[in-house]
Amino acid sequence: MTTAKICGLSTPDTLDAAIAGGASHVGFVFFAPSPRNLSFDAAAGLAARVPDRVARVGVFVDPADDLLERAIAAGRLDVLQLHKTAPERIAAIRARHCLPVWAAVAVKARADLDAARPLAGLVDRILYDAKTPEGASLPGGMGLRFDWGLLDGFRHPAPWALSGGLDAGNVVEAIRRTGAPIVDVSSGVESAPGVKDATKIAAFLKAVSSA
Ligand SMILES: O=C(O)c1ccccc1NCC(=O)[C@H](O)[C@H](O)COP(=O)(O)O
Repeated sequence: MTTAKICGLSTPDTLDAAIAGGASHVGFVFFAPSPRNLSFDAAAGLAARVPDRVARVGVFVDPADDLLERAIAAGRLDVLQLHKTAPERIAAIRARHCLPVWAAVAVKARADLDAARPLAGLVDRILYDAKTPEGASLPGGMGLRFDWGLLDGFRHPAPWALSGGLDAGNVVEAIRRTGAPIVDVSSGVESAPGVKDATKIAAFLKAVSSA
């Protein structure tokens, strides 16, 4: 059965919609340029609403240890999701903070999957996400999709999840096409960048559970 991570949550009502709809993971973004960026206080308030059966994932871009420490404490994080972070740094973060680590691999072409290979044994999960354009302010969360066929026949070096441009209308096909064990969404359950929509969250999770 495929489960779902709803990423970039920032309000109690939309967090509650993700939990009520059966999300396995909820994502809290700690990256100042993002419209989904959370203060530590906001993260603490949201984290307190999350039951034990749902994992709290902190989303970071090549973070420093002090940011990680404060976010882990405030957001009661269960998982660290790292974007644009070198393998050596991923290993150091995993060793220092003693939490499961997901590493994003940005995909546009088949050769981009080469970045997944050195992650074997270093990460707990690889998140295949769409590569955002050169110079974009965000490495994720832009509603972009990559060609799922690029994953055909690829020997995944670690457990994995599928992300990038998913929504209630395409997620069933994405799961059917790739066999993804976890799907991750942000823009596809928003009414505007950074504004989550409880109705869209419910529709997405219903689609995932029907797949
Ligand atoms: O969502 C953000 O603002 C963000 C900022 C910095 C690093 C990563 C970010 N998002 C990562 C995610 O896990 C998103 O859910 C993933 O990229 C998919 O986003 P979307 O294509 O918008 O569904």
